Amino acid sequence: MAEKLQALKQQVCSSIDEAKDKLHRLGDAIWRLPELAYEERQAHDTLVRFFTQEKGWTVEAHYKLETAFRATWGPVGGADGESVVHVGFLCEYDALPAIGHACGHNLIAESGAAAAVGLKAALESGEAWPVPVKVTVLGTPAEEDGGGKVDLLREGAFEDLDVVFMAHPTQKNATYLPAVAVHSVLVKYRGRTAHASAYPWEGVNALDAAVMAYSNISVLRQQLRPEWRIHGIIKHGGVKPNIIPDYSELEYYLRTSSHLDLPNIRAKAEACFRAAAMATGCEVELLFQKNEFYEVLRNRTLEDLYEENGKALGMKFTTEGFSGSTDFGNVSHAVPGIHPYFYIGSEALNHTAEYTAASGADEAQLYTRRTAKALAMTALDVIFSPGVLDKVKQEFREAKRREERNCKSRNIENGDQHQP
Ligand SMILES: NCCCC(=O)N[C@@H](CCCN)C(=O)O
Repeated sequence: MAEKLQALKQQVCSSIDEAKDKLHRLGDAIWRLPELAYEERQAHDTLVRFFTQEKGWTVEAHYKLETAFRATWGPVGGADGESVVHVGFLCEYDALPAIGHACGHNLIAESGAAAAVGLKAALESGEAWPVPVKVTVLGTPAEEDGGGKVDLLREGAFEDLDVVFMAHPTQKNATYLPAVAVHSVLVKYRGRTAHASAYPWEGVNALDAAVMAYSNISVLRQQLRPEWRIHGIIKHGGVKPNIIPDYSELEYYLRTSSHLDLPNIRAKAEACFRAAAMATGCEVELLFQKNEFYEVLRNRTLEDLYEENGKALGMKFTTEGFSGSTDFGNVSHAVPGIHPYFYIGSEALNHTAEYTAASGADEAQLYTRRTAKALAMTALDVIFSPGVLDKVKQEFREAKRREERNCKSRNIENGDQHQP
């Protein structure tokens, strides 16, 4: 069995390399037309067309969301009565305002598609295998803003998957980097205009409220846990210096190491926003994003297999680096999975114009294909190595039980303490 698995892994690699031109065209088409969260219509169409043109995939466009899709192959093979092993690969393809694909989501889409195509080709090339296998590619929009994976989870899109894989471009290869929970909020202040020189006392200043809110949050930071973050911008602060602003708007991201702490940081931030309204006489409206993102629930069994496969392909791994948030975190609390990071040939930092250039550069292609190979090889380990899938699921169950215990102890804690 070990020799067969090794042969299949080699087949994955050669299949992905054989497909390199069409995979490059796929990723490049997405990179050239950056689209924002929930507006990724061209990227959706490009990916749907790609899988429609590939033989054997059942493709569902506009899958539960306008710009989501699902492509499935199988179940194929295996003996009657054996339960299906269903692996999923996720594609992201939303860009950032003004700076395009500065987080390399075009390469997330390309690597997810490449891994799925490579796995299918390997399975089709070899002899029969012991268990029926199903491969699903899920196009999951709006990671940067809104959280398409959370919407898809709510709609049951992940229900019958055994494991999920995706990978995210950054400065180094890492099987895991701390991804924290996040919830975003839009804050709107409404006051009253007046001539700022002739009779300022008649105005109610919404910009003052925004500035006070910003300052309240800035001092709150001293009392936050070191791994928590609150950061934001003033999106609107007035139109003319001699018109007291009657409207201001801020957007904030609230981040905690566990999603169980989001209610705590939300309450602290809300107190800051409401205090600014009270002090200025403004009305305040708080609009929390419909989806909060969870921290990633790790699966070290999958991480270790991915690292072993990556090292066999020449990857060097780090444990240092990038700590943002991702809606993959919510997925990892529902299905065992990994969200590793990969080097793309550039030291540029994510969310910069330099990274936009790097994610569209030819040099990124070799690293993207290598990552896709490692993802598909890890899927083969899950399918063919006896006991691996059971170990993955056992670890997931234990992590969920720990989380339930944490949740109960926090509820007891919060019940006893005065809410902030
Ligand atoms: N997955 C790596 C981080 C990608 C990223 O930058 N995500 C955003 C998500 C913001 C959600 N409101 C982030 O700022 O962490």
